[in-house]
Amino acid sequence: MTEYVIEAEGLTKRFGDFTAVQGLDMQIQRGQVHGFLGPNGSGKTTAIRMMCGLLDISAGNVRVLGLEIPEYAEEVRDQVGYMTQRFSHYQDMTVRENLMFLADIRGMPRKQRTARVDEVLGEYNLAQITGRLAGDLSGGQKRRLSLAGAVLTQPQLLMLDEPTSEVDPNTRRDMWSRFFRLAAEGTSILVSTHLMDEAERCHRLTILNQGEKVADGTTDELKQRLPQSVVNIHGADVSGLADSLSDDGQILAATQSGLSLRVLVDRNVGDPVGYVRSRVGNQYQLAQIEAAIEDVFVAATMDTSDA
Ligand SMILES: Nc1ncnc2c1ncn2[C@@H]1O[C@H](COP(=O)(O)OP(=O)(O)OP(=O)(O)O)[C@@H](O)[C@H]1O
Repeated sequence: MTEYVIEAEGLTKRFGDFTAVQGLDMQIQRGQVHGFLGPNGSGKTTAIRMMCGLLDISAGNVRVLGLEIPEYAEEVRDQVGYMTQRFSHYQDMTVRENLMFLADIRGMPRKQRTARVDEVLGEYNLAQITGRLAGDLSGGQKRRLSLAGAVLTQPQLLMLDEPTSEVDPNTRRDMWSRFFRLAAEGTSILVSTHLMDEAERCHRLTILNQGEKVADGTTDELKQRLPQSVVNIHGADVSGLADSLSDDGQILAATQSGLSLRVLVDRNVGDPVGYVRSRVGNQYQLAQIEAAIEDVFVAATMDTSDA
């Protein structure tokens, strides 16, 4: 068995003149939860669809579970559990019917189907609504059904495209516990997210910006490599400061959170707190704080808009 469940080199996707993913190198280790981050339109879904064997590759190579795409795209599609960003189940079939149908087309032996479907219905908190039409489910219930569908055949590799969008905080926490349980049992998971607390929990992260990889590594590595120091400004009225600080060549970003402002100051500045103090005056409390993945994300994806 290979150590990596996904090995992509120079993975590229062009739609006409537009390049959605450019030269992506990416490796995902077996048994890890690997987070995929990037602003809207940065190419995460496009990359996932190529790695699932669902979208033609314009250039580059990708091996999934040791299988080269496109030669073995069909085998990859059969072996990977893919949870799409958009709901892809049949709206006019019930929750149970959808899962039974999926078990059938996934080639699950008839004898196992009912037991396995019952199992995932229970695990994903769908047992109370097995007879409800998929089209009538709430957003969070649809996400749970999609996730149940992705894990139905117990694939070695899951690719989850924003699995927790629209789910409530308890379900979200529950889903992440499941991801880690699955990973501990040997399942590898690529999961895209816009939520920084989810990103913080991943074993490794890859960050895309405008189709290109701009950072990857463990969360600790990414924080250590951040080319800025983080200074927290606390005070009654920090809202007006963000704009006035943004015209500074040494300050990359200033982001407000409640009564605080997180300021990213170039590492070359020897005394970042003193530097920010010189810009804002004495009426605020200032402290240098540890970098968070949110800071890494902001620094890696500055000056970008939806492509
Ligand atoms: N079939 C297509 N034809 C043309 N452009 C496309 C097509 N599919 C995706 N794109 C474009 O490729 C870019 C990347 O889209 P993609 O959905 O991969 O981004 P994403 O990172 O998943 O975004 P989000 O976080 O909003 O889900 C976008 O600009 C999108 O409009």
